[in-house]
This record gives sequence, C-alpha cells and structure tokens, in this order.
Amino acid sequence: MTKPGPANEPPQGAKDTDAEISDAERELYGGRLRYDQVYVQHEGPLIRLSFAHMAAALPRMMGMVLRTGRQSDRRALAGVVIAQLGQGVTSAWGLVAVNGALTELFADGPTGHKLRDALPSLLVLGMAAVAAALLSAWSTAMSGRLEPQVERAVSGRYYAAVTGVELEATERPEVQRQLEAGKFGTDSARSMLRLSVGVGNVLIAMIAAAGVLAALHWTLLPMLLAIALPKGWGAVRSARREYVSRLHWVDHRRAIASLLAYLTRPHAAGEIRVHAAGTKLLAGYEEMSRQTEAEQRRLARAQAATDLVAGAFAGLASLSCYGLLWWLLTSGGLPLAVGGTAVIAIRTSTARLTSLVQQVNRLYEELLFLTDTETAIEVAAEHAIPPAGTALPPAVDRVRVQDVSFTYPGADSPALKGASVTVRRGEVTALVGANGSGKTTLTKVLAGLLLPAEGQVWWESEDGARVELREARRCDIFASVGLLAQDFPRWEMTAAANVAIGAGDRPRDMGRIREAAQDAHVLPLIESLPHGWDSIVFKGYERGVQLSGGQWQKVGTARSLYRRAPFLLVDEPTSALDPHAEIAAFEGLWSLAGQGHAVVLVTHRLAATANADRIYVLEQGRVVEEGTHTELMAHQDGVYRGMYIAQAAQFGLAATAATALPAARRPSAPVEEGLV
Ligand SMILES: Nc1ncnc2c1ncn2[C@@H]1O[C@H](COP(=O)(O)OP(=O)(O)OP(=O)(O)O)[C@@H](O)[C@H]1O
Repeated sequence: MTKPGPANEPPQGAKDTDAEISDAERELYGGRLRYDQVYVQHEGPLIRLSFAHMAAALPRMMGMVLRTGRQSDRRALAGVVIAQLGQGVTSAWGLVAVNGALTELFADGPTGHKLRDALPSLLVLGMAAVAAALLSAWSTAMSGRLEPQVERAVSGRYYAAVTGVELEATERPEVQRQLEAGKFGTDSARSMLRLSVGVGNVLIAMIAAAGVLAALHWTLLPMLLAIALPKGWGAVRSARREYVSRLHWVDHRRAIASLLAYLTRPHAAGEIRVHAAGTKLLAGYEEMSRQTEAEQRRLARAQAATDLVAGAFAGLASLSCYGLLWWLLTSGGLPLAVGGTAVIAIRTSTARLTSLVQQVNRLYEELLFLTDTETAIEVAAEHAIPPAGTALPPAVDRVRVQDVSFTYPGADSPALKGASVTVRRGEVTALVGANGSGKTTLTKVLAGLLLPAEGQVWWESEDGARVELREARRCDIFASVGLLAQDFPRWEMTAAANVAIGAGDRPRDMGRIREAAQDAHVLPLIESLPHGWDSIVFKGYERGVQLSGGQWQKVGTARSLYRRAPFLLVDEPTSALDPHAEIAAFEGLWSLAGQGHAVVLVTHRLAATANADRIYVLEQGRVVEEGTHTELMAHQDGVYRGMYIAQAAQFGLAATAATALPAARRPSAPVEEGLV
C-alpha cells in the first residue's frame, strides 16, 4: 500500500484557507476533494505526536508489534531479541577491551612489551567484533523471517475487519474515513518491526556505552546526553512538521491522483481526445503539482532550518564536552587511556545517535499509521455484522418486508418510507418506479445488507416459522441470496474467476461455471476467446480481452446464477443488452422462478414486468401500487399504467399485454443448493 507522501502544510494551525485550494481544484471539484467535511480523524494522532504522547505510545505500539511477532513466529522473535541483547553485550565488552588495550599502550615501557601486554585485550576486541558480526547476521535472518509474517497478520486483521462492517456504517463519512485511513498502516507493522530492531540495536549499544562510560568516569555520561538532546529535538520537530503537512494536503494529493487516473482510463479515452478533456485535466494536474512542489520546497527549507539549529546546539554541546575532557586530562582527573576510550565511545555513540534519531523519526511516523489501522480495526469491530444470530428456519419460502423505513446516513429524506413487499419462491417479483424511488435500497434490505431503522423483514417458511432480519444469523441470509447489482464488480481476473467468485465460499466447479455461462448466454463467447476461460477480462494484461458492456452484463448474470441461491435479486440486469439478448435474459429469469427460485427483478423495462407474478410500484420510498400487470393496468390514473403507456407509446404501440416480452415457464423443481 502506498502511503500518501508528504505534501503541504498550511500556515501553522490553519486548516482550510482558500489560498491552499488551487484554481483547478475549485474548477473541477468546487474546492477540496474530500470524503467528508470534518477534519477530525487525524487530530488524535497529531496530538499524540507531542513528546509526552510519543513516549507513552511508543512502548505500547512496539509492544503490539512484538506481540504480533510472537503470535506470528515465536522462535524468530526470540532470535531477534536475543541477537539484539547479545550485540549490546558485545558492544560493552568491546569498549572494556579498548580501555584495557589503551591502558597497556599508554603505560610506561618499551613498545614491544606494551603491545604484548595489550594482546589479550586486543584478542577480546577481535572476539567481540566476530560475535557482533555473527549476532547481526542472525538478527537479519530472523527479522527477515518475521517481518512478512507480521505484515500479513496486521493486514489480515484489518481487511477481515473492514470487509465485515455493516454496509450502512460504511455509508457514514466518519466511519468510512477511519476505515480508509487504516489502509495506510497495514505495512507499518512490518516497517515498525524493522525499525524497532534498528532502534533496539542502537539503544542497547548506547546503554552499553553509557554504562561503560559511567563506570570509567561519572562526568562522561552527561556529556553524551548533552550531545544527544539537540539532535533528538530536531528529529521530533521534523517528524511533526511532515506529518501535519501530509494531513493537510491529503485531499489535494487525492485530487491529483484522481486526475491522473482519468487520463489513462479506457472508458474516458474517447472524451479525453475528442472533447479535449485531457487538455483540461493535464492543465489541472500541472497547476496542482506546482502547488505541491511549492509545499515540498517550503518543507525542505523548514527542515534545513531545523537541522541547522539542532546541528548548532549539538556542535556547541560537543565542543563543551571535548573542552571538559581536555580539562580533566590536563588536570589529572582522568587517565589518558580512559580519555581515549571516552573519545571513541562518544564518537561512535554520536554516529549511532544520528541513525537512532532517523529511525525513531520514521518509527513515530509508522506508529501514527499503525494507530490509524488499529483504530480502523476497532471501528470496524464496533460496526461489524454480528457473526451470531438465529438460524433461518429450514425451507424458507418467502421474505416479507413490513412497513420498512430506511434513511441513508447524511441524507435529508428517507429512501424507504413504510414500504411493504413480499417476495415468494417460485415467483418473479418486479420492483418498478422512477429513478430514486427506492428500488435498489429495497433489494439491499432484502439481501440483508441494510438494516431498516423501522419495520421488520421476516424470513418465513411455509409452516409459519420465521426469523426477523436483525435477529437472523446474517451469513445464513447471505448464503440464501444471489445478487446482480446495477454496478456489479468487474474483477480484473480471468473469465472463470469472474463467474466462480459468485460463490467465493465454495471450491470452483468448472462444470457449473459452464452451465451458468450457458444460461447467461455467454458460454460461446468465452469459449471462443484465444485463452478461453483463462482469458483475463481486462485489456492491458497478458491474455487480456476487452468485453463490451452487454457481454459484461452476461458475465455478471452468469456469476449470480453460479451461486444457485434460492433468492435472486437482479437490478437492471438487461440495461446493456441488445433486444434479442434481453428477451433471452428475461426468459432465463422466468425459467429460474419456474425452478423454485424467488426472482426479484428491478427494471425500467415494463414490457418484462408485464409477466411478473407480482409488481410493486415505488414512489419516493413508498409502495404506491401492487398487483399483477392486469390489475395495475386497470387503475385508470395509476402510476404503473402511466409509465407503461408512456413506454409503449415510444414504439407506437397500444398498451396491451401483447406488447409484453415473452415469459418462459418450466415445471417447478426444487432449488439444488442453498440453505433454505
Ligand atoms: N449510498 C447512498 N447514500 C445516500 N443516499 C443514497 C444512497 N443510495 C441511494 N440514495 C438515495 O436514496 C434514494 C433511493 O435510491 P435508490 O438507489 O434506492 O433508487 P432506485 O429506485 O433504485 O433508483 P434508480 O432507478 O435510479 O436505480 C435516492 O434519493 C438516492 O439519492
């Protein structure tokens, strides 16, 4: 997952000044391209970026990563920890050996004797170096084994959590934004583990050096700290600035990415060229990118200033420390060998400090992203579809929607207002009505995807047993439903996968895939492709092919048929089909009803609904008419009759049942599969 890179920062504290919005954004998006209006999501992490919060959060998050590591591969984690501690010990051991060797070398006497006396310490120094190299290699091997497992564990938790969230919750901007933000931290656990190893390594080595220095002379420890503090301050300040900038410019970057995506999207290719839409988008991209570049320049300048200040203070501290060391040596307060060891320790520690600061800097950043992921997982859990519930009665034969109302989060008016419909197996139930009248929303309620705020949805069997949607075990409902949504997903996968994914919880059955494709009238097309079922139904890949809108609709139909669920909900299944294909598709639906399926058909093609067993007419979320075609046509001023006559008139036909599409019926047969 690519994280939103650093972009801009408005003047400190400002959030939405007009100056930040480019003319292009204003023209194309009417301002910022935002998922919601509330800039709350990152306020928490921003506050946590203060020193106190960082200190408090870091051990917790490292603990979390280590816990995940332990759950993923206990042995590898133990290996990493032991290797790190071992390196700290070897580092201290090395310094003690250096001090020993220097003591011998600075002693009085002939050089040959001094070298001989220093030999044991030099040998220990060599052994410490070999041990450090071995431990470092071991640590690399173990963390390399652990990192991908930790990433998989966190990503798995995140994606499992977000895909189990109630659909209604995902419509709420604040939930959606939190879930979305979590995406950027899925690889942070891996990075944090790597950085934690690096930080741990340096910290342990520094603690070892500090211990040895303190043992040699107490003044050496404050010297080390005096050099460390300014550098730490600079790093933390830089991290905070970058993060604030990224947060404030995330919408801007999203707008740029959206523009660029359009430029290469095949379905926009025509208008990009003919309407000069490409010229407009490219000009917008240029302008918005320049703005981003200006922000990056500003950040770089601010960063350089911080580095200068931090460097100046660290330099001053170093100067004072070496001055103090000089004075101690000349006044006889410190033996020359200890002075030498101190210089080596301070120099190596300062070098390590820079890398420590850099790694801690990045660790904080990853921590914030990981916090977002953890928050997303918590939010997802709060809004999760309950895994438990009452099992559906055996042989459910109808779904009864009773006085149901539903309002989308943030919407001014309800999409459904006291709607009641009954969907029976063995029948085709048509939902008709003007655009926005609530048909799709009603199918989502029937599918168990949306829980109505008022009213009940009963899943009933013939013998009177019934379970209400809220109490039902939702996976039972999902297992009973096949969907063909208006905007069904077009997976960038093989043709076979595009059908088989209709029953993702079952092993692939090529025989049934072919059958479903045959029933959806797409089998000859797929089998005539150069790579047949292995063709990727997207251009731009090897074995890739481009399907037309109508061909895609047939693939979508095949997918919903492959599921073999007793309740089939199809929303505008023929909108892209040619007249013959449309007739064949409707015949297929009627034949499914004849086999015992409940078919819920949402369509504006009233010629097809004329043969439905029951038609519900929706208007502004209410069911305003209900009955068979003949019954509804008998209402002189009826909504259905009005729509039907208008459609028939387009063909210059009188509105009679003869204008209806043919409906095929086969003898009833039990549905082969399904829970009910
Ligand atoms: N995700 C959503 N968030 C907010 N409002 C929505 C959402 N989806 C639909 N609506 C609103 O709910 C109402 C009913 O929409 P729905 O999609 O159910 O209508 P429809 O009858 O299927 O329309 P169409 O014939 O155009 O497909 C409309 O006013 C629509 O704007």
